[in-house]
Parts: sequence; C-alpha cells; structure tokens
Amino acid sequence: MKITKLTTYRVPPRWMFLKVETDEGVVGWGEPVVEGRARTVEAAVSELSEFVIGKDPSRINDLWQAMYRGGFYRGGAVFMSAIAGIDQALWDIKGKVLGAPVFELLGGRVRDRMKTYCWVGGDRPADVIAQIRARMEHGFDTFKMNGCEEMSIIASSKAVDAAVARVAEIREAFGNTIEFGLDFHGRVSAPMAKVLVKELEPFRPLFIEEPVLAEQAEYYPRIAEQTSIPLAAGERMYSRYEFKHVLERGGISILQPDLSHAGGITECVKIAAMAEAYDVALAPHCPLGPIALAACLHVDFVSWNATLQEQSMGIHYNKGGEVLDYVLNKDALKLDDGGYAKPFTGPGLGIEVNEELVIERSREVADWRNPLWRHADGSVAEW
Ligand SMILES: O=C(O)[C@H](O)[C@@H](O)[C@@H](O)[C@H](O)CO
Ligand SMILES: [Mg+2]
Repeated sequence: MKITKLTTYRVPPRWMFLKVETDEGVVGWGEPVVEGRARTVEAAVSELSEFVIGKDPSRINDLWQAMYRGGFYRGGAVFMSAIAGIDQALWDIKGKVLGAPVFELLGGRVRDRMKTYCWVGGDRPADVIAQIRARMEHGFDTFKMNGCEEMSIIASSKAVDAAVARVAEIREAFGNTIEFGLDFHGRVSAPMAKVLVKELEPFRPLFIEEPVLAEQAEYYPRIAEQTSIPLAAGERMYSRYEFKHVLERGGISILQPDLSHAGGITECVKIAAMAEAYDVALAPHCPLGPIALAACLHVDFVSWNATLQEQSMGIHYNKGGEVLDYVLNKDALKLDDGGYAKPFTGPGLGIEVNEELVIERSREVADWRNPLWRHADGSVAEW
C-alpha cells in the first residue's frame, strides 16, 4: 500500500482535519492544528506531504522518526502538530487495514471506560455555578474553568480575592459532590502563583493547571513544595524531550500532552509511559475536535495512569461548530452518566467522518484567533 494524497480542511470552530488517501482506497483522518495558527500548520503538513506521499503507511514508527529527525530542526508547536495529525491518520489507516480499533493494536484496554470532564465559565470565568448545575443534569461531575482573569505580574489582593471567592462559592454550593480543576492558563506569574496556590489550598481543587507558563517550568517543583494541590501541565510541551525535563525536576502530578500538538499517538503513548514511571497521572489536553478526542481516548484506554480526559463539547471556543457535528457515528463519542467514554468498536480511530460536511464547511471558514489582552496600563496580558 502507498500513500497517495494528503488534504487539509480548515473547519469551524477553529479546527483542521487531515485526510490521508492510499492507492488501495483506505483513508485515514487526523487533526493537525495549533489553535489560531491553522494555516501555518497547514503549510507544515503540505511540506511534510512531499516526503510522506509514496511511502508505505504501515511503517508508522519509521515515518514518525523520519518526519521528526529528517529536517534537522525539530520540535515546537507547529511542526509537532503537523506530525501529530499525520500520525493519527496513519494509525487510523492501520486499524482499518487490520480491522481493529487502535487501542487493540497498542496492546488492548486497561480499563472499561474513561472519565472525561467539561469546561465551564468561559474566558473570564463567570456564571460557573449555573453552568455547573446545567452540566450536572447531563451527568457530569467533573469540571474545569479558568482560575482567574488577567493577572498582573504582581497582582492586587482584590484580584486574588476575586479568584478565591469564585472557588469558595463553588465549594459552598456543591461541597465535594463535584470536582473541578483550575486552569491558570499561563496568566499567573511565578510570584503570584505562590500567593494564589496558598489562598486556594483550603478549597482543594482537583488540580491547578499551568500554574505558571511552560517556559517557567523550573518553578513547578518549588510551587509543589508549598501545596498539596496536584499541579498539571503539558498542553504547551511538544515531545518526550520536553516532558522528560519536567518529570526529572518533579512538581507536576498530572501530565497533559495534547494528542494534536505533541506528535500524535506514537509520541503520546511514550509520554504516558514515561509519566507512569514517575507515578504521574495522564490527562490528555483536548479542547479540539472529534478526531483529536478519539486519538486521546485510544491512548487513555491503553495507559494505566490515564485519569481524566478533557473534551470540548460545550466549551466557550466552539462557536459555529461542535464536536459531534462532523461525526456520522455520533454514538461512538456519546458520554455516559458521569461523563464516561466507552471503548471504540470501529476499526482505526473509530470515527466515521462526515466528509461532505467537512468539505462544505471548509469553504467558508474564518481564521480563528485568540484575543490579545492588555492590562489596564496598556501592556500585553497573558490570555
Ligand atoms: O486547557 C485548555 O483547554 C487550554 O488551556 C485551552 O484553553 C487552550 O489550549 C486554548 O485552546 C488555546 O487556544
Ligand atoms: Mg489549559
């Protein structure tokens, strides 16, 4: 079998799907995208297709190594996302050729179902109580929200109190009938992370995500020293070689590689195993579409240390498109009570893509950009 064509489709809300065709008619789908940089990733996929076209799709490991090492320069969000989408599609093809779900090709399931969580609260966390109540009616009991609004490098006690009051209100309203993670989203500086984590300790959030920016990773062990709240990070790390430093330094209890940013299934299965060796949980990042989510779940089903899966149904970013819109076999991603995903039964990634809708929506798609926030003094604020 030979790869004959790679086609990318940028679709609403802010995703990109990749179709990989072969000379035997077997097709694989992937989701290579960096949110807000879809066209840049599209160019990277196009460059990589020069190498990939004509190759045997079954040789996933060799193709991955050649894509990763073959261009001298390596790593980074754009390049590793391009590789990720191609890798996902190759696993989809392999499963379809062999008639088995990807998790079976990776050694079979370690669990019968996988716990997911959902977002509430939006960019600037608001209205979270009502949104939690609404999602609880659909059986969810685990949530994530932004932990704060813009936060100056040395923020006011008022800004800290606002962040803490929101969490206190959640615990007041729900006790521990629900669990929630707080995403600092890289908005919090190292000095303020120490302050915020200390004030949040009594409310025991399930985890604090990106307590500082990935480029400040040396602070993870220092922040972990001062709190019992598990720290989570990983969405802005792109290969084993970045995660190994974080694992060696310690401080992170939950690794969150993104299956569409960190090299795909081939790389993230290895990252999951590295995390297990350090007794670190796996909670793949996934604010994206159905193909990315399916790739995450296949890794979850074979990773003993997988604990929680992010999924973007109802997330504040999904304007103009939702996860199940592009899926024909919607039941494959139906979440049961408690937000549990069940194992795929179909071959490959187990997602039947609504190609007609993908093509139609790809014709009129706006380029999504995240907002550029500024502090009151006019300086750029982390979004
Ligand atoms: O945890 C999450 O989902 C992420 O922090 C998410 O909010 C960002 O990755 C966003 O998608 C970037 O455009
Ligand atoms: Mg995050």
